[in-house]
Amino acid sequence: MTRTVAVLLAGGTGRRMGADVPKQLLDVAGKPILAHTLDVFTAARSVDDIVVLMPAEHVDAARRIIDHYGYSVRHLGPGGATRDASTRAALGVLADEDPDTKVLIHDAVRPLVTVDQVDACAAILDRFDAATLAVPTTDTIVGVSSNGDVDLVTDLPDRAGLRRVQTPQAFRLGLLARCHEAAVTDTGFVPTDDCGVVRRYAPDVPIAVVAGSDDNIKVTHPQDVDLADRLLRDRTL
Ligand SMILES: Nc1ccn([C@@H]2O[C@H](COP(=O)(O)OP(=O)(O)OP(=O)(O)O)[C@@H](O)[C@H]2O)c(=O)n1
Ligand SMILES: C[C@](O)(CO)[C@H](O)COP(=O)(O)O
Repeated sequence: MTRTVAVLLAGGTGRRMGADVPKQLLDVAGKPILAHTLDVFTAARSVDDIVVLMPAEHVDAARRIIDHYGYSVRHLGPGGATRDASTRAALGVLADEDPDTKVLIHDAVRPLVTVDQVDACAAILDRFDAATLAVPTTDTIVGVSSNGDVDLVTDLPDRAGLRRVQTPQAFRLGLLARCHEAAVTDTGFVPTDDCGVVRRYAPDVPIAVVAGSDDNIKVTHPQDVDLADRLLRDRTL
């Protein structure tokens, strides 16, 4: 039976949040954001193992959270200096696994992901080797280019064909590892997500879209904390 490993990327420092600790450690709706996210992945029937990456100096804090709530975590360790380096740290942990293993890469600071979304991302890998959660955009999106002190609109893509990408992103382990291995020496390439890495190094591999939700916010800026608090208090797993 193919196993499914969830990778919770929590290796960031939360520069945009500007808090004293990385935002994944902030208490929101009664417990740390990391704990809310672990609740979801612990409840998801499709998930066999959980891997958590933290900034090296905050691994102990995450260990205390995991022990306090009694989560079963296969590996907790340091991530990397960038998001993609943290993904690669996880891939190092999984180096001896079957290449068919399903890997769900998730921003630990998206605590409002649902169990059904996690399970749907794992399930779609029975039909595709790569997938991402995404939502339609209700705003019009434009392309711009800089014209000195002001940006000018240069492109108006049809928004029916656009999606806002969320996580989890789901991949067969062999595919993801191969693409990240190629990306590591590509110094000019700064990926913002793992789908970007796969798209660049395996452009022929279709990436399926799984329906996300507007509630699945990435807690990024200080104003996101109140919204996350409200949404987390209202949710049932
Ligand atoms: N070196 C890094 C950088 C980011 N992440 C994780 O990737 C997700 C991306 O969210 P983001 O908002 O970019 O997190 P930060 O990098 O912490 O935020 P900022 O960019 O504001 O510093 C987060 O769960 C974050 O912890 C990671 O695992 N390792
Ligand atoms: C992975 C991601 O959450 C998809 O929307 C996003 O690209 C992360 O961006 P960030 O700037 O690293 O927060």
